[in-house]
Amino acid sequence: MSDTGSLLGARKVALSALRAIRTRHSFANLLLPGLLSQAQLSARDAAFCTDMVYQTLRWQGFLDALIDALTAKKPAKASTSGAASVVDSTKQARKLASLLDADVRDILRLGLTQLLLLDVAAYAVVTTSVELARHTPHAHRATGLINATLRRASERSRKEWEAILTSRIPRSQHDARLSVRYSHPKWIIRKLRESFAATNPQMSEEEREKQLEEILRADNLPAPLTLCARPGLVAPADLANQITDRAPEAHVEKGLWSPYALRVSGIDPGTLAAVKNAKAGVEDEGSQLVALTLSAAQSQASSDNLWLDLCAAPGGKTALLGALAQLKGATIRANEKNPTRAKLVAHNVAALKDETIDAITVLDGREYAQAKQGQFSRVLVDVPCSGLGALRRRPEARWSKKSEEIDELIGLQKQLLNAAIDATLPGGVILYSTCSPVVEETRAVVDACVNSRDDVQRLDAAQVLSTVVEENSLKLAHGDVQLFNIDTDMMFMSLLRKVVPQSPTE
Ligand SMILES: C[S@@+](CC[C@H](N)C(=O)[O-])C[C@H]1O[C@@H](n2cnc3c(N)ncnc32)[C@H](O)[C@@H]1O
Repeated sequence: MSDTGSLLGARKVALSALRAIRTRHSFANLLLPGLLSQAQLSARDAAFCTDMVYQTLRWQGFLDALIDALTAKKPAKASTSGAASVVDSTKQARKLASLLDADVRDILRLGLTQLLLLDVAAYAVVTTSVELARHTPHAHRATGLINATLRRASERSRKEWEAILTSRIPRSQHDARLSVRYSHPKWIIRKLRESFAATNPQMSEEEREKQLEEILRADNLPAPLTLCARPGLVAPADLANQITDRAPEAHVEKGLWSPYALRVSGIDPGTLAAVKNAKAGVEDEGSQLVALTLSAAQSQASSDNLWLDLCAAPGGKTALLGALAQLKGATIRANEKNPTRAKLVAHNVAALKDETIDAITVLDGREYAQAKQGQFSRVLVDVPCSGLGALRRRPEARWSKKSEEIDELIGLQKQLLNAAIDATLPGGVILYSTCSPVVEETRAVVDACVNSRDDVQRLDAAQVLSTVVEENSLKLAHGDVQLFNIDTDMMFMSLLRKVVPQSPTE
């Protein structure tokens, strides 16, 4: 694919990206563009570097299992001097641990990614990886280890290594096998399984396990690039023409469900006029369906002209909801706690008329709703969540997230949903959504709120969604919606209505 010299630059950038993500908890999608432009790589090298980083991060669990297997020493043979062999193996383990410091592991991960996932020729991978290792603190020892490990790894394909690694794990440890095969932490596999079972109780366990593997597999693929042609601002056909005018080789097709979605490839969407002036935006179809469902729900509020997006940034849903509000002559307010992120909302809604988006506030949604009780006919509360339904977009996220973080989020999610209900007019509708399928963050939050107050009822979100999707191939049941379709983020949505108080009969 590449010769060794010309692409060392791409590999150096990839290595420093991995180091920054590991040590400074940077996000790959935010970090890489800056590093790439600083390094002034060609478009081809930049694409190669991005592929290396994303694939290495996604496959880190598998790659580490392979590195551990390839660098493990056989236990020392039993000898007459048992004590000495223990000392030897402890020394060996220490030596190995020092060799395998974090930088060396990153170089090995990158090398294995090139060999097993990107089909780069072994000689190029070994030579450039050894070259990278020359700049590490233990270069003289690290280069030998890297050379030997990568040469051994190159003797088999990823599938063959996968079979070898999983065959060493007892069949009884099913999740440990899945964890290596699909490179996901075990706790995430368990959370996805729980949610899939709660969403598909009618399915056999065997079928559910099969589907779970499809979901895990899809997490390791790049997310499709989807645009939303915001209604009333640009028609999907006009947006498609803009794309093919700008990049005749680009591929454009209609979305699968949202009437405003276009799936595209072969173009940088940031170069399109419609995206620059916010008539269209990059938005996953699952997210589009959230805004469409809230707009299609029946509000029974005394008026339907003031809508709210309580946790709005970066504002993809605000923009679609705002465009739909504008078509109905309604006004939308957006609120976001984080001031930097609130600026992204302002950009996203720039094509709406001033009277449609009358305010973007920067407040804690819980306090905002306190001050604005019972004012809005439609409220979207798209809460901060673990994001386990969008792992494709944040390749490092599966390793940096901890299950304890979910426990911390649940309290905030309940408070924000309660605040959203408080802010709603009697008869108005509330849509609670997450890009996480985790039961504790989704159904359980809504259950707790609905059970703790008598002024709200659950509606059939699936039924409302079925009225807006292009063709009902989403296999929707009834009630809350949990998307598990591998073509969208795994959005959850629950639709509620604020009850109209009964007037006293006497
Ligand atoms: C899932 S994101 C929203 C995504 C957005 N709806 C979109 O589609 O572009 C959740 C947002 O809630 C914000 N947030 C976190 N805590 C908040 C709070 N207490 N009040 C309001 N917003 C909050 C986060 O900063 C984040 O921008």
